[in-house]
Amino acid sequence: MSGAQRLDWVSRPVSSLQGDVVVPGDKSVSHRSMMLSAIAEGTSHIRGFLEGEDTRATAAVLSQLGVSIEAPSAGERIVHGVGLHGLRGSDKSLDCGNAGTGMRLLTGLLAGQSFDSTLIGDESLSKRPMRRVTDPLAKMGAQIDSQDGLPPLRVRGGRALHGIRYELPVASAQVKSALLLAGLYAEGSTEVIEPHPTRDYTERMLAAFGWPIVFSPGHAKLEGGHRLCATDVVVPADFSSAAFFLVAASIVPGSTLRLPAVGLNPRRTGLLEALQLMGADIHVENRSESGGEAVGDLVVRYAPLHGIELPEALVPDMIDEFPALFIAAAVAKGRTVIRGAAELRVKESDRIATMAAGMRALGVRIEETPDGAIIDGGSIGTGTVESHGDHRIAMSFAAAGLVAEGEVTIRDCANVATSFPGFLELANGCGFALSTTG
Ligand SMILES: O=C(O)C1=C[C@@H](OP(=O)(O)O)[C@@H](O)[C@H](O)C1
Ligand SMILES: C=C(OP(=O)(O)O)C(=O)O
Repeated sequence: MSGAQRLDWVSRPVSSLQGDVVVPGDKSVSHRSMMLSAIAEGTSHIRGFLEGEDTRATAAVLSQLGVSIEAPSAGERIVHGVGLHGLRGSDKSLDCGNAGTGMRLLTGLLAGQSFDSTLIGDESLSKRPMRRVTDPLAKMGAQIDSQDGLPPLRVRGGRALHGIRYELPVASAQVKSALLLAGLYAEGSTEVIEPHPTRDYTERMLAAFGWPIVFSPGHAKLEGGHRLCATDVVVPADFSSAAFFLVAASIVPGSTLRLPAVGLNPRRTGLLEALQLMGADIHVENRSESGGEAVGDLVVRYAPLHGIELPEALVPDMIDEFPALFIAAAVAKGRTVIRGAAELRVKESDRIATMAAGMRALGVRIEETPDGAIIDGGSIGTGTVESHGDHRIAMSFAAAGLVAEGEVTIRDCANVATSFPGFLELANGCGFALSTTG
């Protein structure tokens, strides 16, 4: 995967950002659309599929398991579903690349198959905790072997699964989704209760594919023994990718950007609220619905930001947007306090530590806490930061460079292709001064 190849970026200060920025398809929706189409009966047409390494890895795993997938054009997939019991085992390992979502959801899906599978990932994914899915799946009757709860995961087939009622210890859409996917193959009902509601794409998409499911924020319940019927999926633009541009235009004086047709599922838009609390000028135009999801154009104009105490209730709704928020806080007047975000420590990198180290290297005053950070806004200096191969860290520091005192060099940016292929070109198209080195 891209992590093997070293790529550094240099981001330079600019005078303003202008224009329309069309960000690629949503990563969460793309993973799920591929998985459900694969085990549905009939042919599903996916439009807006994210051409990122994470979601392509999921598609590659499913073709390895015998699903025929056509890619007539970029962002388009025609998936010939094999039905709930039509996947075929593979002798080779199934490579999820950098994708926590891919590995955790596929673990749930594969726990109900008749064959054994081995799921592997890249260096970063191989360090991410999997007991959060393997423990509850074991309660459902699955057998998944690993060393110390880390990938590779050996998922044993031929187990009779039974439904459980599970209260998630940590808010996680990935864990919830893994259990619901295993629940398709289980006898009886599978019920998931979350401490805070998380993104509900799995629930909504299961319903769209015709599986009876009851769900409300923080709760989902389904029974095994039904069938999925192929359907067409339109993937909205990814709010998490839009996030870098929301922050960038908010901090560069004189900027105005329009981000058309971005997915606005309320479980994803916490950053919008957080930035508005900080004084950002962002509004939504042309609200509509696409593929059952709320979408709208985001219009963002520069506005002076001030620090806030981030309401903890927003954390799950912006779990991937913290690196971007940290940059907004570094520029804002006064102090920003972030709490209740310990999950950031087990993402593609430890995002609290990685952001704190990078911001300190640029002269920003930041204190790390176990579950967040305290950031005293002011100016951003010049220097070199390590992204630790974490796509969201790399793109966040690219935004920081726009208002830095000089150049910001960002090391190890190849993994941006996991979630946002074409970021560099899109960013430069609206006024970033971002170049590659090496
Ligand atoms: O379900 C999903 O698609 C995702 C859930 C979140 O992870 P957690 O479930 O670990 O919070 C998020 O960080 C990830 O990028 C995508
Ligand atoms: C955490 C992320 O993804 P994943 O868990 O799928 O690797 C992310 O995209 O920020």
